[in-house]
Amino acid sequence: MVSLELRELGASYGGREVLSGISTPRLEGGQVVSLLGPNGAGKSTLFRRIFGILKGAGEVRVEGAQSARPIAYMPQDDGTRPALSVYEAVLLARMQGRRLQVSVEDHSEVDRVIELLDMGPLRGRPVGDLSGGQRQIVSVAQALVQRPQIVLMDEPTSALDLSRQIGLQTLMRGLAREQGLLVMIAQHDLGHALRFTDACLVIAEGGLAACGPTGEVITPELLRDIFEVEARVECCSKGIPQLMVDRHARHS
Ligand SMILES: Nc1ncnc2c1ncn2[C@@H]1O[C@H](COP(=O)(O)OP(=O)(O)OP(=O)(O)O)[C@@H](O)[C@H]1O
Repeated sequence: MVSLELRELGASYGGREVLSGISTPRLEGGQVVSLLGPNGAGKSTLFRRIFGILKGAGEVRVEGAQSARPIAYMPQDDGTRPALSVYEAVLLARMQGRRLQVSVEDHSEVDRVIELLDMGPLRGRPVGDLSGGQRQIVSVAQALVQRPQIVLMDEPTSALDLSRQIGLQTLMRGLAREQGLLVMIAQHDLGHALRFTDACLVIAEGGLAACGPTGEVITPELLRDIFEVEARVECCSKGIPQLMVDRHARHS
């Protein structure tokens, strides 16, 4: 089983330190981990640092990797060329880091992911013609087609309708359970975090403010101190944890 551990991780932009001293326990495959924190806290920066496109202090320790590229990263803003068709965009993501000789397996992997994400009707459409939500699903496909063991998803449901938000969160949890993937999702929806993710990391003021099982970490105190809302978690009649927000912590 794959695992990821962060040791004293730091990151800077042009000499300005954004993150420092981020250490985690070993995060095992088979689970979904939320990355939470206010705007500008450093969630995307932490993903860039883990993925290796941003250098900095500390160590990203991956164990149990079965390939040279076990991590896939779905950024918040995808840089896909708009003229490519959806099929081509997903195929190109599949070919990352390899010479451009497309195999039968590459094509069937693209077909598999397109079917998995219900993207059949989009496959021939230019990426530039798609809606924001449709483009976001293409980005998910571009990450999954790489068959990663660890997938870092930066706000993957922010542009999706409610049905697709729930569908994608459910799908990712299923993939984690069935295939031993470690899924990390940066998100602002704490309700989704509570409902769908096993553990969470909370980033604030350039460091790790909390880390542990999501239901234990998201307390009224944390919601007030980090997210500036008076709120609590209650289970509904179906036993699903729900975030109940009473009011803003400062503006009444
Ligand atoms: N390319 C960059 N160059 C310089 N500073 C950057 C760059 N990208 C991000 N920052 C800064 O780093 C800090 C963390 O930004 P980051 O995008 O990681 O936050 P975030 O938690 O993902 O925010 P959000 O929830 O708004 O997406 C912010 O102060 C931001 O202004």
